[in-house]
Amino acid sequence: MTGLSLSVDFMSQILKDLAIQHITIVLAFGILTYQTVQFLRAKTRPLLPPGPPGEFLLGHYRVVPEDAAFKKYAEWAKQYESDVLFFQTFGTKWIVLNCLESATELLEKRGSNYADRPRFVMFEEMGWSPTLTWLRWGPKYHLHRKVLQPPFTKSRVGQYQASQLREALICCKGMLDDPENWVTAVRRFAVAIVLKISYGLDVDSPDSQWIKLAEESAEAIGKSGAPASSIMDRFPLTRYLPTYLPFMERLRYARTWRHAIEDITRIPFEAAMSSPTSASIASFVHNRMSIHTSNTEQNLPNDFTIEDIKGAAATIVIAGNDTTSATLMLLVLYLLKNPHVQSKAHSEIDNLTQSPSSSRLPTFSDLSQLPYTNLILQETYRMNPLSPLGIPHASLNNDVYNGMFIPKGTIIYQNVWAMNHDPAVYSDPEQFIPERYLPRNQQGGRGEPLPQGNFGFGRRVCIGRHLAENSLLIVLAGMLATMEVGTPEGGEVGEEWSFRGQAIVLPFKASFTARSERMRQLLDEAVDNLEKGAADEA
Ligand code: HEM
Repeated sequence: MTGLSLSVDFMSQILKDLAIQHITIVLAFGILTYQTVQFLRAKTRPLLPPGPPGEFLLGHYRVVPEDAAFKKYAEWAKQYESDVLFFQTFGTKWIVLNCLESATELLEKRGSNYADRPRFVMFEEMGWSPTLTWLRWGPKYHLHRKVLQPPFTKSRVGQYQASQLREALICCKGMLDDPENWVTAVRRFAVAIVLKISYGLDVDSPDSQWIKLAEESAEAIGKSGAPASSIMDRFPLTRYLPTYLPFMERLRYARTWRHAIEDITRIPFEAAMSSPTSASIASFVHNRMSIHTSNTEQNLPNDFTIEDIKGAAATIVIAGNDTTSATLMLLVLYLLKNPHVQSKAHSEIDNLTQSPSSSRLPTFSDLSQLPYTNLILQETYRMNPLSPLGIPHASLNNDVYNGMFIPKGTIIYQNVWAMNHDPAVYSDPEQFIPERYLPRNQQGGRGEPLPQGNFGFGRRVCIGRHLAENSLLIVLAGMLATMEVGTPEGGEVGEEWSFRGQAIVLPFKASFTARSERMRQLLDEAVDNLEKGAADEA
């Protein structure tokens, strides 16, 4: 019996080895033919942007690091004295724009040519439904943008303020009540806002299943690498290779995490469908489903299918929760590390909310009178853009920029990190200095421009930027009014970063102390009242 199983193992190993050899030969032949055709074509066209040399057959596949690629691109931009850099591998071409000037010229002024996205093969493997963020330029994209953009315009995001204020207060109380698990309070805050908008669902406790679902999808996306940079994106046929091959780790990753994307698309949708909306504003899903049902009943066509509704609803939650919570974690980190900034911000908010006879919690109407607090948020964006290379666009036609040829179908990365850390624009770019944006004639002012590009460029610019800004400012104002953020007991913050794909700070330790008994009491009462109100509604 043992001998038989040994020989079966032996034969299957031989077959596996043969399969690997076979695949390798076919791949090498395909790549060689492709590279030869490319080489012959290249002789007759204008010059491509410069860049580091690629490797024989593989091009730049192994040249670009997976970790913190944005820093390497910034170095190359200096080395090759060009802010536009060119790379290619297996026929996929990409350029990286390392300064604001080229990003504005190409993605905004010539935006109609750069509004496409590459195909995200790895994300397809991760099981995404139709998602605005990844959709190629075309009718489906236009339909999704037309449906998703209007509720989030600057003039309309005000409709979500009550829910944002509520969640901001719950978040602040969560940080003070349970400082060890402050990250849960942050995640709860970010998830609760978009879950309500998208599905009309509430996050009712720190143990809510919705927080877990959101954490898993954030984990799946956050470490999946820069979008469109995996071997499957560069060479789509590799998605059919066995996952045990050593260079297929990103396919293994996609398959391992597929459940997280599928769950966050399916489970809240089903929950929303089984509970009628109780919100004063009907949720996105309830709204779209009622249009869908009414069309169906009247025998009218439905351009926006149920799959589209599911995909678009999940887009709001996925694109909107992780980005907001990751930025809030950065805000906590920068406040903790810059006590002088924090105390200046404390004074600013105290001027509004504290008087000798009374104290109160901040509200949305205070935000326009908190210029320094606003600059803290801007400086947080600048210090660490969450998508340091943006979400890639793609060109629809050939173009020439500053004498450099940009072929049709080129993927465009925007090195927002390099733009926001350019020492020619920002003095001491590694330092957290909110005053830098003030005019030179004001104390500490350096007259530097507000950061740009954190929410993307041109036609694909983030639809949720006003919503995100409101969420972040109201929770920041709440924190500043009620607590002091500091280093934890023992002084060990334990700060670590991940630069695979998104640039995020991983959970770290911090202390949260109420600034006064009075403010703590006000916060507790406000949250109690919210909970009573919710119980009465139910
Ligand atoms: C701090 C928070 C956020 C940051 C830093 C952020 C960043 C970005 C970036 C860099 C892009 C790519 C833009 C481009 O390709 O030029 C993007 C796109 C997008 N964002 Fe956000 N985002 C945030 C919050 C949100 C929120 C709250 C929502 C939900 C409403 C949202 C929904 C989207 C969608 C749907 C797209 C795709 C747009 C398209 O491809 O047409 N984002 N975001």
